[in-house]
Amino acid sequence: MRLESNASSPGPLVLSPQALPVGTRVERWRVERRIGGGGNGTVYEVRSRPEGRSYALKLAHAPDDPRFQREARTLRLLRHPGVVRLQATGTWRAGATAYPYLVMEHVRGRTLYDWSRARNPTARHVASLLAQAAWALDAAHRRQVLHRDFKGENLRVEEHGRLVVLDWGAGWHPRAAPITSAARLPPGTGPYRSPQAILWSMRAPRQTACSEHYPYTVEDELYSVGVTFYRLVVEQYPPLVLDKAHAPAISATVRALNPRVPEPLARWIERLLAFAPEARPRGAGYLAREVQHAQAHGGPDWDVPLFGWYEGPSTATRTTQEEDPWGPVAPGEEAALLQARALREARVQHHRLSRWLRRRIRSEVQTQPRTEPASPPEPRPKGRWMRAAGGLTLVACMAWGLMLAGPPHTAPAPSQPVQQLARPRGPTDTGAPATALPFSTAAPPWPGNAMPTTEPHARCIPRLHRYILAAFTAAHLNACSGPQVRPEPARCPSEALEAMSQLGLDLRSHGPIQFDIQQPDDSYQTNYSIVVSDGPITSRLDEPMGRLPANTLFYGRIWTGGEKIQGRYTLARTPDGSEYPVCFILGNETGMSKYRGSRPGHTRAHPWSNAQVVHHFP
Ligand SMILES: Nc1ncnc2c1ncn2[C@@H]1O[C@H](COP(=O)(O)OP(=O)(O)OP(=O)(O)O)[C@@H](O)[C@H]1O
Repeated sequence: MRLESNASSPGPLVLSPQALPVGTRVERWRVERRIGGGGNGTVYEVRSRPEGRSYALKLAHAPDDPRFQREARTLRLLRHPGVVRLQATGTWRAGATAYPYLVMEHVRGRTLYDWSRARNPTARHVASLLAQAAWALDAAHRRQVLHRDFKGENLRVEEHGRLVVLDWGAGWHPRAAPITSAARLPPGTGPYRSPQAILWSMRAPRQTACSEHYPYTVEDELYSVGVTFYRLVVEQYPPLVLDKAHAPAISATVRALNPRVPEPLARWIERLLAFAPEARPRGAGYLAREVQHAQAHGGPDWDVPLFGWYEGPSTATRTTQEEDPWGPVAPGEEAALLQARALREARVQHHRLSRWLRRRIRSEVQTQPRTEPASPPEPRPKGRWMRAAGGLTLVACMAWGLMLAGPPHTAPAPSQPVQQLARPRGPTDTGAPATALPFSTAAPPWPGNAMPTTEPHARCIPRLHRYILAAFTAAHLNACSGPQVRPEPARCPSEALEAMSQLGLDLRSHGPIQFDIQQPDDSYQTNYSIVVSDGPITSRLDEPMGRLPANTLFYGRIWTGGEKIQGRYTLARTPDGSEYPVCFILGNETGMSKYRGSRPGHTRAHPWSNAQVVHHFP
């Protein structure tokens, strides 16, 4: 619990909306417990007075947050058993400050991935959930509402198998008030974005005006359904394919990773993840009907649990083999409920997939912009020959870097090299004519996705500069870096310092990160280590830090040659697509511990770590 008070003039204590104590009255609602918190609000279980019924109350973190009114408007349009029901709205006053809140039905149960981990579903269960999710989206799409942040964390599954779609805060409909945001992609979560959205964001700075926003469609939403259910059945994110020619056979991959997934279910997931939007199902209702049909005709293989059961601690667990800063993990805790694959098998599988991904697929991670912090200026070589040699080396490095980056159509240039602190004010969508739901991305049909911003104007970095920066970065990161135990100390560039100060980050700021988003993020529960090697890394922030929300991605690089793993992050990308130059280190000043059994090029580490703000890379 956090209470805020003014130390210099002792006055009444002011409660923080993020930590209301049990018993707090929010108008006619009494707080029973905190359920969880997101980027914009904290959700409490409350009881109504005088009836005493249980509800979920989502309280805004920011005073007068307009997103809450927007979410309420969206929810009022929807009445469906698969969509969380809005009960009431109101404003909670803390001193002179007013925080909006929503009161919703209290959906019990667990989020989708947690539920799967606890219950070890069969294919029939999964198909039932897929159909329920599709019906809920179909109901929304019929009202011209798009969720835009569909993912397992926003789905709850109740005890008896009812699925409910939560968190419509990023939702859109023709009369939705515009979201104030600097981002040109709509709100959403990285791995759930469609190839079209990613490609658009990569090309946008070159091809479109700075004020344009990605026209999110039903097909984008269906793609995120595919990502969700792919992850549910194989416990990994699918490869992001940015080039139709390299699209892998998803259903074969699904069945290779988890042979217990029946072929028809794997094929539905494949269709949802089709590269071409027109190859995805014709709509959510169509998907729901077809999946129900397949489920009804499924044989006995549809009733087998999709995963092996947890077999208790083994020599593969950290409990008996490993020590790390997180301390020991209780062996076999909740073993009866824990669904897990055999640990060794899981490790082998996902390493195999990671290798395959790195070789075959140019994923978002591999094509993201990466910047190195500005190094202290090198002493200038004296004399004409020295200068000429230096120039030639730089050109060679750039050429080599460009070669490694590949041709533009397979490895597009970064969407925004670094500077995205300031954004243009986009057109508002109020008053835009209501349009039928689009099924093609060819003609951007919804001007309504434009999101005006209160932030200053963005700098669209000229194309040539972007190429040069990309080339130099690639050269610097890839071509010219010999084997290094740890990088040279470097100061944090001034634009990163400025960005971090605007984000409310200072030297005390640090937070938990999922170390490598290419590897499944349930590894903390299933208790195994991951293997990493020198080079680019993308980590995920697990809790909000300053103004960076949970699920912000950190892009950087790691060095594994020393006693500990060293890592630096120089770019943060929030779930709504905004990018900020930053300076974070992995772990602490000394780095991150390695696990025993590490060897050169094969460093084993904990799947979770910590990122910490620095003003100077040690
Ligand atoms: N109506 C509800 N009933 C039960 N739990 C809920 C309800 N609404 C939200 N929750 C839970 O509360 C937690 C926080 O929800 P919220 O929607 O604010 O966060 P989020 O989805 O993590 O964040 P963000 O809004 O930044 O995406 C989540 O665990 C969510 O499952």
